[in-house]
Amino acid sequence: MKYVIGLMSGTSLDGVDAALIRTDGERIAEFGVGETRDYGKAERAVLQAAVDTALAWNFQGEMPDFSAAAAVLTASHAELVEAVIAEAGLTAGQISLVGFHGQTVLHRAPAGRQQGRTCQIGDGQALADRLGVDVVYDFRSPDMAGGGQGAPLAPLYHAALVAQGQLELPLAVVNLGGVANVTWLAPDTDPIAFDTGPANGLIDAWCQQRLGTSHDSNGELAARGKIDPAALKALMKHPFFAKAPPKSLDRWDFSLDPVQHLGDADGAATLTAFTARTVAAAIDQLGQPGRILATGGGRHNPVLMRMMGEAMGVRPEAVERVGWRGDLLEAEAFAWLAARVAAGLPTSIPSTTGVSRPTCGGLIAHPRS
Ligand SMILES: Nc1ncnc2c1ncn2[C@@H]1O[C@H](COP(=O)(O)OP(=O)(O)OP(=O)(O)O)[C@@H](O)[C@H]1O
Ligand SMILES: CC(=O)N[C@H]1[C@@H]2OC[C@@H](O2)[C@@H](O)[C@@H]1O[C@H](C)C(=O)O
Repeated sequence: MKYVIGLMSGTSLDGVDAALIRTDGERIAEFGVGETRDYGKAERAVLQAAVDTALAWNFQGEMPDFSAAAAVLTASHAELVEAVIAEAGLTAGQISLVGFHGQTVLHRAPAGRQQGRTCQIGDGQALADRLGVDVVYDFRSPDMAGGGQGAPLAPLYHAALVAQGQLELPLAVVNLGGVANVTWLAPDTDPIAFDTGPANGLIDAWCQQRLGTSHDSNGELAARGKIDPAALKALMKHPFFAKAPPKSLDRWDFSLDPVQHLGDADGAATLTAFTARTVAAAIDQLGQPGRILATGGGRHNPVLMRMMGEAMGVRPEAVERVGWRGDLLEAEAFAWLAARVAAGLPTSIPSTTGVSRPTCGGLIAHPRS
């Protein structure tokens, strides 16, 4: 069992999470120190500018130069890893691997026979050099090269946690980040996973646009509003929902246009209902779970959790109820996935991403002395 640190900077651009675990890429022997480092205003602006540049590029023509943003991102990740190592009372020499997801700035799912493309910025080699530790990065490209969606990748980690905890099946894990994704676990079948639609991404954009705040803290704005049925219907018309899984999303695939005519609170209520109903519709396609576990920042939003319960007929429970760490789960996942890459084990399978065969994804950067 090795000490591995996983790093995740999610689509919300709110910060980077790091988690230390001890694992062989199969079992998790220890859940160690976890830390979050929020991005400062300047860092967030640099990352948002990289996302805007990527959206304008859209994989057409020459790749823009993301090196300045990648350097900022890599430095913030390195600082956090150093803090985690110190807090754990370890030295860098005791860490076998770092799993470095990077920042997704653009994601285009496969369309028909056309392979998908995804872009995570971050400099794996520079991180390995600075830390003196092997770094696994670029987790999504091999899956896409094999015809997969490149996402979601946390589902095999969810399955490992559920197996290790001997939790009763069927069970669904819903990740409520910028985008929402579900992992469906039932007896005697492979895990099924896909993105279900926006989670907090549109709500965050709405709050930024209307109030200049980063998110709807505790759903307070949505709680004061009324769901607008016509706007909700318009949101649900997006062609993504008619597609069968496997499927994945870019954080910016949806627009606020259908709610622009609404007041602040009604817009927030409608967008929150949109997330709740699209998660519920996805789970409904899969079966009736005994339990729905919610992870990611959206589980802190009581209005979203209530609306999900109403839409699904089963109240979602925060993953803390089964002893998992909802703010660190994705970082832990990328630590575990890094250990799998080092061991040559699959990080995605056909039922989680649509990849043609179980695939081990990621590149390993060794420190240059
Ligand atoms: N107390 C809260 N009330 C309401 N929403 C919250 C609260 N805390 C966090 N959130 C929401 O959670 C979001 C962050 O969630 P998380 O860190 O899981 O996203 P991410 O990892 O960036 O996304 P992804 O999983 O899509 O990559 C915030 O942007 C905010 O919308
Ligand atoms: C391309 C990309 O970065 N996708 C993220 C995003 O955020 C949530 C959802 O969309 C999921 O598909 C994925 O992240 C998680 C960590 C995953 O791969 O499991």
